[in-house]
Amino acid sequence: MTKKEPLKIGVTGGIGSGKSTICRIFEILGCPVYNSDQQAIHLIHNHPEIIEGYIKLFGKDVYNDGILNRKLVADKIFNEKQLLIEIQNLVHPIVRNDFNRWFAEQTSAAVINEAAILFESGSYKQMDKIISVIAPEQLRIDRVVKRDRVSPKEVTIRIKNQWTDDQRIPLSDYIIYADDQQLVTPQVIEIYEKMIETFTS
Ligand SMILES: CC(C)(COP(=O)(O)OP(=O)(O)OC[C@H]1O[C@@H](n2cnc3c(N)ncnc32)[C@H](O)[C@@H]1O)[C@@H](O)C(=O)NCCC(=O)NCCS
Ligand SMILES: Nc1ncnc2c1ncn2[C@@H]1O[C@H](COP(=O)(O)OP(=O)(O)OP(=O)(O)O)[C@@H](O)[C@H]1O
Repeated sequence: MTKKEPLKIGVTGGIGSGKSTICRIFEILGCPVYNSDQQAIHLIHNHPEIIEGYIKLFGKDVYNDGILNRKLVADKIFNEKQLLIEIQNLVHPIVRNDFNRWFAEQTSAAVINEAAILFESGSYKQMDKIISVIAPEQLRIDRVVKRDRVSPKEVTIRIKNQWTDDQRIPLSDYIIYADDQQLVTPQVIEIYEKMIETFTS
């Protein structure tokens, strides 16, 4: 009998919603996590095709000793839609292939693809189940300002380039509320048990 492929769970939500925090709980439950945003940054520093594309679009000074000037890129792409589209067309297919390579090596019952822009990139179509993480916008801005020492304006401009919760909710199988009212751990455990139960039965 051939073994079932792991269940692919997408975890998405706007910037600062609490995705990575929730994914750490999934990891404790034995569910490996592919962090798309982190892997994208790794690939932007190491993948020859992406490096060539970033230099072509932003000039050779976009890398200093091989380190990306993230602020320069963010200031440009989040203020110029066409440039953002070009960057995404370059980066997203490479990240998707990288996820597929990683997925082929997994042997657990379920795996997570954590991605802020899972819907926007179209990668949600590859997932078996999708969880959206929701928190009020002002709380998300406050969290990111504190975490990354950036201005509220820098966070808001990214939010403007992402889907809203109203767009995400109808396409999601589960919602986790990561506001300051509800505990996330019981929500994660309940959803995980439900998903694994239906998957293995
Ligand atoms: C602009 C860059 C240099 C900013 O780097 P920085 O270290 O500040 O942010 P990081 O990459 O860690 O992302 C932090 C958050 O920004 C938001 N964000 C990043 N890329 C995007 C995007 N294309 N659209 C909307 N929001 C985005 C997400 O909420 C993400 O969680 C970098 O994010 C980038 O090159 N992005 C374009 C490639 C991409 O789309 N990556 C993300 C998914 S694969
Ligand atoms: N439920 C919560 N209660 C209180 N603080 C939280 C909660 N969830 C996350 N945080 C804090 O908010 C900040 C953002 O959380 P996290 O990094 O998990 O968000 P994210 O959605 O992964 O963000 P990004 O899209 O920027 O990668 C972190 O400093 C984290 O410690």
